[in-house]
Amino acid sequence: MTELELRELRKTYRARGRPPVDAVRGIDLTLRSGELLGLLGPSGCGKSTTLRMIAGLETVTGGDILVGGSSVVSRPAQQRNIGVAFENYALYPPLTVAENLAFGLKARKRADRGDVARKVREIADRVDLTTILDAHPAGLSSGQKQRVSLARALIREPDVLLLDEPLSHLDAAQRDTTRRELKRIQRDLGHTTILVTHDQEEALSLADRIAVMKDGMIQQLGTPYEIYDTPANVFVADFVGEPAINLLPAVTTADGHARLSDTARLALPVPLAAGREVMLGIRPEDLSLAGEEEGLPARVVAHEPLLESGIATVTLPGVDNPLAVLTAPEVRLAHDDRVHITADPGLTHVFDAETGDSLR
Ligand SMILES: Nc1ncnc2c1ncn2[C@@H]1O[C@H](COP(=O)(O)OP(=O)(O)OP(=O)(O)O)[C@@H](O)[C@H]1O
Repeated sequence: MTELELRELRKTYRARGRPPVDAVRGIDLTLRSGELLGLLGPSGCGKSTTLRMIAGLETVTGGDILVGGSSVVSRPAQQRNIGVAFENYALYPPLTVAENLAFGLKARKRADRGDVARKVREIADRVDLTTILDAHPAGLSSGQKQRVSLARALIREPDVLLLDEPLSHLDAAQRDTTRRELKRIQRDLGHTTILVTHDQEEALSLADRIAVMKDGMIQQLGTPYEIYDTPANVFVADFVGEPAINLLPAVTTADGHARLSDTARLALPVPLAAGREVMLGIRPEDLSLAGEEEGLPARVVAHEPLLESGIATVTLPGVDNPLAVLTAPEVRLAHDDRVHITADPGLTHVFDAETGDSLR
């Protein structure tokens, strides 16, 4: 069980004739021993670069990486004792599953044959590979390849485990099963783990804490609930949540409201000085259909009735952005229907229009 710490970690890619790329711009992060941290962000935000620097597959431009309190930046990858399960599996096609697993151990040190065989059996049992130990990678399903890749990372008994988009090549059914297995294995073995993903569902369901990244920087670090319930800025609010949060430009009024248009106003969650330009964020599940007296008049553009709930798209008079509203399963709406909607001020987010930072 080991703590992992990143201090002011930076990476600038420099290639002759091309402008430098600041892929990672000063990351500070401490993982508690046994913690599973999800590194979540859109393509190009620097997730893989961070992972590769920790693994020792990429040099660092600045900062430090500490495993169990000791700096590892000057050590080559083989001497870091960090297990990586890659997105593309990186298995050796001519070798069987058992040989792929053993390869990791043998490459590391001259291991005793009996010892290697025992370790292969142990890990195969843990990760449910016993029946396919003699198969070759080409004959395996994506889920099985994923488990072999994970087992190969685990067999070295690493101090830190790095998982690169572990579920991205799996279909929906396999993803659910593998996600549960991954969580169980990580809990049982207690590895300090970073899981890199662009899939919010994967991060929200697996991680103890999530670091949301954008442009090489961490935007917010917190538990899945903190990230979802109190997003630090517009980017995090918009990136996490499905269907996405409704974002509405507004101007604050003297009586504690935000004006969306000449006729549409919503109560603010916090007192703010009048005349301030803000961005309101309201999740579709925090909007509801209401009676005529209480709500804002709206017009239905479309309604998707789903099994457990529906999603109505509505417009408010004078407001450009359409709003998504989660509806109860029994609700039936048609294009052009007139409805009224309300928002609970306690669940409304308010951000500075210019910086995007939360004002709560
Ligand atoms: N070897 C490289 N040389 C130059 N630029 C690179 C190199 N590798 C990555 N980059 C750039 O660094 C930035 C971060 O890339 P990185 O792959 O770390 O992001 P990512 O969040 O993992 O994205 P993805 O999910 O698409 O892999 C991007 O702008 C990318 O184009």
